[in-house]
This record gives sequence, C-alpha cells and structure tokens, in this order.
Amino acid sequence: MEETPSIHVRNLSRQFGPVSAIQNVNFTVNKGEVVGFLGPNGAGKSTTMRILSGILSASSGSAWVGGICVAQNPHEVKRKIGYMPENNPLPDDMRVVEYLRFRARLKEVPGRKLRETVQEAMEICDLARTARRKIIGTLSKGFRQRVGIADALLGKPEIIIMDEPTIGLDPHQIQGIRKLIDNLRGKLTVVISSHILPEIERCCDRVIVINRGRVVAAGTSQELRDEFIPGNRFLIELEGATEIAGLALSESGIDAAIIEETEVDEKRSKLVLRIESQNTDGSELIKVLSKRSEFTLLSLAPCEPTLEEIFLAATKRSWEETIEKKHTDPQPEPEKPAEANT
Ligand SMILES: Nc1ncnc2c1ncn2[C@@H]1O[C@H](COP(=O)(O)OP(=O)(O)OP(=O)(O)O)[C@@H](O)[C@H]1O
Repeated sequence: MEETPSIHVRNLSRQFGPVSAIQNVNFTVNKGEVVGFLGPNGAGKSTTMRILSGILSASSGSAWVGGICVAQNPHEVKRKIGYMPENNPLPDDMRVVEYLRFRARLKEVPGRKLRETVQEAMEICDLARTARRKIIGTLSKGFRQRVGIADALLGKPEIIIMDEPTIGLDPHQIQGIRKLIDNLRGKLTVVISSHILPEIERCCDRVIVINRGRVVAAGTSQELRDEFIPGNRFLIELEGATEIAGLALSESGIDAAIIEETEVDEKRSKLVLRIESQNTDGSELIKVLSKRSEFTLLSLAPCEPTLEEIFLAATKRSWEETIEKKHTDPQPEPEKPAEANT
C-alpha cells in the first residue's frame, strides 16, 4: 500500500482582493523528504506555507497534511506541522528556555512532558549548552533563528516548514542552520522556502519552483537540469590565443557553445562550454583542443549548471508561456457601438 504523503496540494488558489497570490498550485511532498520551495519575491511562497499551516484559508482548491484536510481540520493540522514564519517575531525580554516552555504549553504539550520536550528541541538546535538562559533580546540573528526552529520542533511535529530560515544570516550562521537541517533529515519531513539558491541546493532532496503564483518546475536538481538546461558542460582553461577556441571546436565538428568566459590573466582564460550531445565524457574535447598549436589546454573538468541558472530558465520559460498565451488567447470582441435611436 502506498504511504500517505506528508503534504498534498491540489489546485490551491488564494486571492487577496484583485491580487492572485497563488493560482492552481499542485504538488506533493513525501514522508521524510527535504524539499526546497523556491521563488522570487512575491511569488506566493509565504501564502502557500501559511495555508498549509492552517493560519490562512485558501480561496479554492485543497491541501492535505499527513492525510488530514487543512480546511476541514486546521487544529489537527497545526499539531502535525511545526511552522517557522518569515521574520519570526520573538519576545525580546524572555529567556530562551522560558519562551520555549511557554510555546510548548500553547501547543498543548502535557505538563509532565514539558521539560523533556523543551530540552530535546534546545539540544537539536544547539541552544541547550550555549543559550538556554539567555535573554532573547541579546541573541544574534543566527541564534534567534535557532530559537524559531526549536519552537517549530516542539510537540514533535511530523512536518516542519521554515520560511526563509537563512535570510539575513552571515556565512557561519548559515552553515549552522544547514547542519541543523541535515540533523533533521530522516526524522521529519522538511519544507524550506527560500530565494537563497545555493542553500537550497545543498540542503534539499527536491525543489519546487513557484513564479507569479504558479508552480513552474519540480524535481531533483538533476531532473531540473535535464529539463531546463540539457546537454553537458565543461570548464576548460586555455593558455595562448584563447579567442579561437570556438573556431577550433566548430572546425572539428563539435557542436559546442561558449556560455561563459573569464580572463584569468593576459594569456589564460577559463571557458564554460555546453555540448549539446548528452553522451560525451570530454575525451573528444581533449583530443581536439590539445592538437591545436595556437593555445595549450591546461585543464578540463565537467561542470553542472547551478540551481540559480535552472531557476532563471524555469521562471523565464513561465514568463514566455504567459506572454504567448496572452497573444494566442481569443481576444474579446470589441463592443458594438450603441445604435442611434433616431
Ligand atoms: N495579506 C495580504 N494582502 C494583500 N496581498 C497579499 C497579502 N499577502 C500576500 N499578498 C500578495 O500576494 C502575493 C504573494 O505574496 P507572498 O508573500 O506569498 O510571496 P512570497 O513568495 O512569500 O514573497 P517574499 O519572498 O517576498 O516573502 C504578493 O503579490 C503579495 O503582495
């Protein structure tokens, strides 16, 4: 029998007056997955997360969390989900441990389990030793985020949703949050909304890209690469007349495009090449390039497009499709002028 997915969303839409924040959003997140929910500002990430967490209702469509319909049973869903909102507001004058106990009581953690539940969440978030009795107002942004995540973990939710957990953090703090998310892998289903792409790429098993309220791509990084940026890429370093590299390749019948060129110094350049054929390991390139006397091939290595490039390609495609649809949709007939009554 198939396992019930942690999150299942069908044709979910939400209007705010004339603004369509999300339109017919569909996706599934399976148990134990770490999924990145990506989109530019205003794409509809927070709206989707808030509907899933039962704090905002949908205008139409449905969402199930752990097999429970959010619209019909938002209270039960709140027990299954730990939600860390964007810019998580925290009381500056409380101590970390006091605040988490307060939040655990609100989440109806039984009194006899309160101490143990708070301790466990603090340990996972590395707060127990260092920040347990600190006043929240004195904490760094990274530690404040940890408090937000510890709060979301209270009451052992099945799913944790974090809205922009690394925003405004320095690289050390980001690394700390990344480790924390790695620790959650296998224990919970994790959904992270962000527009910080390298973070998502490192942390997540799968990515859902949303743009202007619609899901425009979903899959593993590899699946998205194959769909949006097919072909193989190689990073090569040449010394000499590097400007004729393109000519050298086309003269040898290799269908390659130079998609990036960086000058290392006067004589040396690094080039990123895209080869249309999927079945090339680069040996053909080495043969062709090392034969030429105008330059020397110093190095060659395969390289993958970044999630940022995939994201740009996916959102660009959705823009183009929207524009194309506008042009091909039947236009309303111009209104007939009212007939004169004379
Ligand atoms: N309460 C609201 N009232 C009116 N419009 C809203 C409201 N909440 C969101 N919107 C609009 O809905 C759209 C989607 O917003 P949402 O906050 O979900 O995007 P987001 O992807 O989370 O963006 P960001 O990364 O900037 O947080 C935006 O156009 C936003 O202005």
